[in-house]
Amino acid sequence: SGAKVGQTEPPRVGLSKLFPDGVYPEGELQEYKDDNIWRTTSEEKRAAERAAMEDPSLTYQNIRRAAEVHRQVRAYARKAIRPGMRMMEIADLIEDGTRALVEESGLESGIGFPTGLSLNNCAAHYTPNAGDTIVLQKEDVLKVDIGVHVNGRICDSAFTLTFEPTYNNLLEAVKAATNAGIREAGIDARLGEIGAIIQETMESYEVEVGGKVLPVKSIENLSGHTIVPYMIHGGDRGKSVLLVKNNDQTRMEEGEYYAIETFGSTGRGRVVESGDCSHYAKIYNAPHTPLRLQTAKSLLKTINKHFDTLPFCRRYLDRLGESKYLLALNHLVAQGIVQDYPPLCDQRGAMTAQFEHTILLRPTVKEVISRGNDY
Ligand SMILES: O=S(=O)(c1cccs1)N(Cc1ccc(F)cc1)Cc1ncn[nH]1
Ligand SMILES: [Mn+2]
Ligand SMILES: [Mn+2]
Ligand SMILES: [Mn+2]
Repeated sequence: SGAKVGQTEPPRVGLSKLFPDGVYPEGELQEYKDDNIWRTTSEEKRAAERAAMEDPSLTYQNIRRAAEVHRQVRAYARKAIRPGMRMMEIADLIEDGTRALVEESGLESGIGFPTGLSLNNCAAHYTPNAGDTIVLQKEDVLKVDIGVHVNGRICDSAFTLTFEPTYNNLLEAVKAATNAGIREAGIDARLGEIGAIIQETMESYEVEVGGKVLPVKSIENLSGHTIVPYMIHGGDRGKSVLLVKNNDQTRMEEGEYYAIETFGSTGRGRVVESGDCSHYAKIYNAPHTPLRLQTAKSLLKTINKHFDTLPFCRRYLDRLGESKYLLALNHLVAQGIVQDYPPLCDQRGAMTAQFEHTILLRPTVKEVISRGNDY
């Protein structure tokens, strides 16, 4: 029928039903600045872009489909996440939506990486493991970091949720810093220059908590990063975008995908690995050392089959029927075959916030692919 099929609540209608022609919404466009302004009207660059549009592997439709799934899932998450919910419930709520809308299918489309749900002084890489009984509190500052991929093109975007106004200025600082970083990004932009702009924006804010005025600090050992198919941090040739002033003269290049993410903190402005690990990913050019531990060999087979180099978490192994895998998993980490990504936390009592978007440096224009009307 010609009837317009709409999204349900909770979201369960696959996007190919909402976009039958396979054309997904373009993100926010920002023209390149200064000595790259010529790209906006360059015939040569327009031709390069048309070629990229048509190339099935490069096609922009994959990443735009992932971004539209991201927008629809996060819109529901922002409405449905409430204090009193267990972290496990929140993770399932988001991941059930993602799997349904992206129409999960093996390694062709699915969750891009474990749903980050880091709380308070923890900034990144926390998601509940089985048995986690943590309940969201109304004073909490929750970073929701959602990954969606289509044919390995990963949309990596995150926002921060609060349920009372205490840390509003912290969230404003981080949102402003991320948008400043996105504006500064572009073909030929130097990574060190972007870091300086991010830090300058972030640290022009302060937060008043319990009568004390706290400066907002850029977290100096977290960063934005390049994204390549099936590899969330661009593999061993990946580039990082620091959040503080630095002298990295490396430049951004045409055709690169970046996750531009910033983190602000009322604490030290530095994170350390803390708590049980949940996030893991097979290392790209991992050594093919012969594994003698049978359980490690069979776990690696499961990882290769279901994740390849996409990050995964223990809950994803549980749902595949793996059990008693911890020794094997730790063995794969010790052998340098799998990388562990433990939660990254600032000091106790600190509060951290995050905003993140995925951008694409097209030949003629910068596209903020994951931009929505929410952030
Ligand atoms: O901190 S990172 O490891 C990194 C930053 C620069 C080079 S590698 N990381 C990549 C990542 C690692 C594991 C995941 F499960 C998902 C992503 C950034 C990030 N985490 C969440 N969103 N974005
Ligand atoms: Mn992220
Ligand atoms: Mn990221
Ligand atoms: Mn480690």
